[in-house]
Amino acid sequence: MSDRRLEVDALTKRYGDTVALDGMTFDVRAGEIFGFVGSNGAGKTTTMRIVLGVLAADGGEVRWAGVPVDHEIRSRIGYMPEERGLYPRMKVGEQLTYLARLHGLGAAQAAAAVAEWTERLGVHARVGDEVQKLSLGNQQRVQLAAALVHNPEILVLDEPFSGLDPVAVDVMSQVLREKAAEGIPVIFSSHQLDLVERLCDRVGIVRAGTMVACDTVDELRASGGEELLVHAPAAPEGWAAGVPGVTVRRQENGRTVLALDEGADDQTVLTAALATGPVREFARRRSTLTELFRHVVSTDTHTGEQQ
Ligand SMILES: Nc1ncnc2c1ncn2[C@@H]1O[C@H](COP(=O)(O)OP(=O)(O)OP(=O)(O)O)[C@@H](O)[C@H]1O
Repeated sequence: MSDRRLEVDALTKRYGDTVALDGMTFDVRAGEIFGFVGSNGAGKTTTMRIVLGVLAADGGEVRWAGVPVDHEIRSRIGYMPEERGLYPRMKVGEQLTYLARLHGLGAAQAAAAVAEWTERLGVHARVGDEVQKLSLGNQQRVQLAAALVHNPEILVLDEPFSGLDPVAVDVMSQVLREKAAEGIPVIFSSHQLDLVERLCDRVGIVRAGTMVACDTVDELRASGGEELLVHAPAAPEGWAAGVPGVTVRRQENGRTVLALDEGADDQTVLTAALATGPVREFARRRSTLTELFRHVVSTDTHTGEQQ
């Protein structure tokens, strides 16, 4: 089989004066879960809409297995739009059956797929109810069933985890893992970075319509360099400002997080911390994805300065 990758290549999109996408480029490989993260308005939804053909790009291209994505390929994508797309007054079962048939499944196949996914996602008891009578979380489960019911080759999910209870998060995570294990590329956007960190093989961080960091969670965390966490409850604000080789990232409730320059001596930091009073905790560690995200999205595009 040819190279089964979804390639998003140099997409550009403007809305009037607003630049929504500015050369958005990344790829998602078959069997991979790709987390698409970025601040509000960074361009995630716009990218996904273009992948699905709901929106036209001004420039750039989306390819699947080396071929520009067309209507036929799009019909094989399972999509969960941000604005959701279910008909509120239609019954859950009828709606899912309709969507499955629309994608070419026969009646028996469609019925089996609807039964499978409603069962799996815990909404089987609600197939006879109108969508609008379901709680938001259950509507979301139905929305995921709608994305899966036609056995898609690619999954593109816009904030599938928002508003889900922890049990539903686990079910959704498990389904995405299984789909990836079947060899499907799975891309989802989320602001829940702990979840992204746990679930994704690779993560892309978007800022102002551009991909600014894209790698495995481990590599991204390593790229953030090493940090020192110092818990010195009596330390005054700015105690570490003059310590050589460190940059203060945060100071909160007596806890200071410092970035260490290459070759900087952490013992100098410890001495400075002890000079302020007791030190309860002193640890070297790598940044979490959340910290790295904050750092990356708050760095000015043109100057590289922190905003
Ligand atoms: N229909 C539209 N008309 C005008 N501007 C738009 C429209 N849709 C999106 N934008 C703008 O394009 C930019 C990218 O928006 P987009 O919805 O893609 O971001 P996002 O990363 O999905 O954000 P969020 O995390 O808040 O969902 C923003 O500046 C947004 O205001």
